[in-house]
Amino acid sequence: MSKSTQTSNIKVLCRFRPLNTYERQSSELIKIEFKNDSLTIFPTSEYSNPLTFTFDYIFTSESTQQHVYTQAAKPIIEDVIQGFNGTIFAYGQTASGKTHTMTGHDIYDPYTMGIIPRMITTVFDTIESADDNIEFSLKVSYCELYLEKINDLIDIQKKNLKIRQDKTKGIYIADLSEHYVSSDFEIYELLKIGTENRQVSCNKMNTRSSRSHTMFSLTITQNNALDLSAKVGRLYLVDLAGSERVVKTNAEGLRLKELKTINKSLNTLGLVINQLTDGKSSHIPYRDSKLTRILQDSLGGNSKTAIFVTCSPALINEQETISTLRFGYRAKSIRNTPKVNRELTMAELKIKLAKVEEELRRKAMKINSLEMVLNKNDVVECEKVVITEQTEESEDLKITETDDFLADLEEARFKLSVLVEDNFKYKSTSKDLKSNLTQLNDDNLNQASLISVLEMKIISLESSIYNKIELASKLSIEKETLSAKVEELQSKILDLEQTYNEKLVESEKLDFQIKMQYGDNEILSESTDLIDQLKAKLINEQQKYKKNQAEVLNLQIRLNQALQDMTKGRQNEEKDLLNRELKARNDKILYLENELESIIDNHRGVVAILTEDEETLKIKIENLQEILNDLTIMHKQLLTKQNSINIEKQLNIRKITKLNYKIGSLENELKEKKQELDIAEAEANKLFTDITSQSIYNRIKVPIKGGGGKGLRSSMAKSILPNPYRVYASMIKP
Ligand SMILES: Nc1ncnc2c1ncn2[C@@H]1O[C@H](COP(=O)(O)OP(=O)(O)OP(=O)(O)O)[C@@H](O)[C@H]1O
Repeated sequence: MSKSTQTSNIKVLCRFRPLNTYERQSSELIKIEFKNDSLTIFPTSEYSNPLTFTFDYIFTSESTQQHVYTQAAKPIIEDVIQGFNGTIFAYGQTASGKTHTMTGHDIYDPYTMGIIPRMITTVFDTIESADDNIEFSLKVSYCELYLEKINDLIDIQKKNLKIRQDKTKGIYIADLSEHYVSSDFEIYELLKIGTENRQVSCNKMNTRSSRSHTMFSLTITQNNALDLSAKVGRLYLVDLAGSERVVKTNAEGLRLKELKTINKSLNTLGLVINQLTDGKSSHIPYRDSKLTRILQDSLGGNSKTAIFVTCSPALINEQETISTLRFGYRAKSIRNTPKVNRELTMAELKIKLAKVEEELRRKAMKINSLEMVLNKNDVVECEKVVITEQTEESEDLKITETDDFLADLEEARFKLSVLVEDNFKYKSTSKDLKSNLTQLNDDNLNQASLISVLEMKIISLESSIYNKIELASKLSIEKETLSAKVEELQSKILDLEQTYNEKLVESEKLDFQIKMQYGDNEILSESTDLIDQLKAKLINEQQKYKKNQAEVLNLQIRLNQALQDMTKGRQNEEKDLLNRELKARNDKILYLENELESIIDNHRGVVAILTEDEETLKIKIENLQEILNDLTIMHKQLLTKQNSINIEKQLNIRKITKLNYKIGSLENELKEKKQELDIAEAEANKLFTDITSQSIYNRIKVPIKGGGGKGLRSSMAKSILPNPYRVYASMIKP
């Protein structure tokens, strides 16, 4: 490592942009006088005196991008190629032209491209013209500081990264992805990806206002194949978010939070610069914000630094422009101690070690001879010792040099051991990774078999569910049939009940008729009595008839006798009279006989009706009762069956719900497993991609040999197509 402790001032470049459309409509120009490296502002306030500021260079609104680059940025990249750390950052009000200066409107447009793409071109131009014994390797990283969180802009999965400090690396961002590149085209692509991923928003002054500070870094390592020396230059390109006055913006919510965070970090940057330049402060508050912590080496540390202060020329932004100029003016006096990051190669160390060993051998011999002189106490030899003492001073000087060298050697040895240790660690990490990969593969297989088992389970569950559903549908059909039957039976019962009721009504009617005809049973018994009476009367009448017959017979006999006794005339009269009397009596008998017969018939009919209807009704009622009983039993059975069906249905529903739940949980499990598998696969793929891609493109050094001015660059650029980052970009974009 070089022991050079030369200090140099930070370079401050001031750049004014032209008025933008909004300013042209609403504002005049600030009154400024430009004179070489200084400018004088005549503030509008009548009490303010003219303010003069001097910078390393002032770019007016007419300055081209190429001019800005050649004048201000090119020297820095040239230093970086020499092995220095270099930083360029842009500070200024929002929309003052920071991004325009750093990146430019279009990185592929030779007129509008900013200093970053131009620096990259210079690097590759240098490589092309470098000695072909020099081997270059380039790596790139790109991150942003948004709301006090550091996020990777290329590998956007990497968020909230931590700042670390290391003896050899200095301040760095842990876990930030670093991409080895072999052509300017690859760097442009990474730059493009990162720029697209940057946090921007629209404000009154800028439609794409950066809401984060970004840091693009390029590390250039060179190994000389001849003398085996090596040097490392690191370039940091920082595009700060623009300061904005809260009152001017009316910002709220997230925009206000962003604004406050940006202003806070820029204030800390101002404070750090103040304390670095006031010559009094012993403590510099780098740790007060992540921005100042990241920039620690660039401000007052090991770096060649240039700051662009970008300004608006519009009168409406006068205050902001003055405060930006004050910031730049103060920063101008910061002193850095840049040194070449050069490491001794093994060959150099070996040569130096041989020299030291030779030196030691020589010194040992001298000590021996001195000891011998002292032992002999020889005057002549003592004189020689005096001479030797005189030469010792120069020897001491040599020893001091040697001590320095030994310290260097010790440091180098230490570094070598660290490197060996690191190498060992990397090897074991790679071994771990490999075993992890195998483990992951095994896990994948296990997961796959688990998934197939789960799938089988799901299939069997699905079929059992299907069976259950079929059973449920069968049961529901059966239930419907049974319900129809029950309904049918119920309607039959109703019909029977109706018939029964009708019969009842009929029977009642009949009863009533009977009652009406014969009164009630008493009437019936009365009629029987009447019949008996009639019978008796009939018998009586029969008896009377018999008596009459006997009387008639007797009269006939008497008549015959009278006839025999009387004369013919008298006998006929008496005969006619007797005949008429006989006829009347015969008619009466016939009438009585008819009446008797009809009474008897009626009686028989009533008795028949009564006996017949009563029995039929009884039978019918009994039948109905039986049917009713049967139906009630059947109804009860049906109800029980329906209940059991309902219970079964409930059970089935519960079972189905359980099954659904089980299926759901199985599906979830499956999903989780699939997700796990996906993650595992993604990890495995990532690991695989990392391993393979590292080996091909971006994680392992891609040595680029110096072209020796042979103009190999165009063919080299062609050889990298198709570009892996196009694929990578499409993979990582959200
Ligand atoms: N020197 C210039 N010449 C021409 N146009 C410019 C110049 N500087 C800036 N602009 C234009 O002004 C607009 C704002 O510029 P830019 O985005 O670079 O501002 P910024 O300082 O980065 O803003 P913010 O802090 O809000 O991100 C852009 O459209 C840009 O092209």
